[in-house]
Amino acid sequence: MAELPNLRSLGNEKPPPAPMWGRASRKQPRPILIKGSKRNPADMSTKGRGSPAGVATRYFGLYQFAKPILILKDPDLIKQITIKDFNHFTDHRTFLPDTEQLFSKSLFILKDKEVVTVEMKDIFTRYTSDVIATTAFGIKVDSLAEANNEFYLMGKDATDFTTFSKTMKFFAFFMSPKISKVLRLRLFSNEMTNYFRQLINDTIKVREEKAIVRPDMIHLLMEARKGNHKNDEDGIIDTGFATVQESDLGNKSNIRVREDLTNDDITAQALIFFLAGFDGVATNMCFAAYELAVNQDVQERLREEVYATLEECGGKLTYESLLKMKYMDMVVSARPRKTREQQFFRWYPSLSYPDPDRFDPERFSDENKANINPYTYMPFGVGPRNCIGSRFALLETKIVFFFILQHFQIVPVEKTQIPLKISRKSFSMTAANGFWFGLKRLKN
Ligand code: HEM
Repeated sequence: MAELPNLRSLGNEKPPPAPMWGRASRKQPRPILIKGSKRNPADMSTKGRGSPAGVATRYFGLYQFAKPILILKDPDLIKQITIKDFNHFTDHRTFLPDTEQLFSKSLFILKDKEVVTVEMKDIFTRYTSDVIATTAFGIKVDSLAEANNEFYLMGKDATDFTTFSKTMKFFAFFMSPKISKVLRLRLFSNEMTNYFRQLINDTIKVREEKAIVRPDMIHLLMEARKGNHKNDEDGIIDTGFATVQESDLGNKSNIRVREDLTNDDITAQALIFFLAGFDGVATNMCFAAYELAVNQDVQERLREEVYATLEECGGKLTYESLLKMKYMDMVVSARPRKTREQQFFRWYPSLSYPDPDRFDPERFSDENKANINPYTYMPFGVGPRNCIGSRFALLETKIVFFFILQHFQIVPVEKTQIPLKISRKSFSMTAANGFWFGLKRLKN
């Protein structure tokens, strides 16, 4: 027995009129039919429920005193509601008063929470790890479903610079690479490097043996090794304001066949994704989530663009339609200055335009962005040694917010720290008390 749900999910526009149970109803009981029901009338008795003889009902309604109740009869509907559409029918009926304190805490009474509180850094690092797994290492991993999968744990360990020993080693490398070499200091364990090396070796072997082609970085590097790789010179579309133009060095005339590219070289390139694109991209997403949580007007406007884009592309997001989203680009371009990694690389400020701490997507509107001096806005660096992953990082950021905003509202909760406090313990930029937000499921 289920409490009367929103019947739209059953494909029926009108709620069924209800026969009586308990108090007298003013409505006349009428048979309830679902379009296309081809059930054998003999399978389901409708007797005594207000249906004419011989007409099968898949469900019917009644009143339990003032409460409308829906009774399901069709096993397929029961399966649909209890299993497939569980997300819409999560709760048991409430019949114990709140005063029954112990019972009201029991599993039976537990209600689907409107808002779930999540630590977004954990969620985003799992997401960026899965993205690296598929694009750089050529394997499929689901780190949200399999929380302790080896790939994620290895990557997390490799990029965890919160431990004292790693922080000290990092400083040692910075202060004196020569002494670090003499002392044979290493940031990455043998176990970790061997794990990734083995992964790449196995993948390349299987692909060569079975002639598997998968559009990912391993494929591109294997092609480069055969001298088949071509640079994308045509058809490059605008990938967003913040992206940097990769250097031309290595393109065109000076391209050469890299048959000397070893499996270890390929592993090293894949590992770059971990070092540069795992924690950093996730952190960037966390700061963006924070800004969206505390600037609900920006979030709402972005969600409207998400819905409009979905409508435009018939419900299935495409690469081109994602990149056409102007407001999305404005929001992800408006990176808070806190995420200034490149001071670490090159010692110049990444954002030095006026009032850089103010989160203001309007700065990046078509009318305003021309006013930005390019050398005051360098989230991905400048010159030939700029970031090779800017398109990649922005793309995965846009994708994640597209789908989050389609289904959820990001809201501040009790644990959200406003304003955010930056951790002093970690070498890499992160929030002192985590990035806690509420995700409120939208009814769409
Ligand atoms: C939000 C994410 C990211 C930010 C903010 C970022 C930022 C930067 C910055 C500031 C530099 C130094 C540029 C310079 O010295 O002028 C850099 C270099 C680099 N980044 Fe990124 N990056 C991000 C994501 C990625 C990703 C996903 C990859 C993976 C492919 C990546 C790969 C690299 C590499 C390989 C370099 C060194 C390039 C060279 O020395 O030629 N980055 N990045």
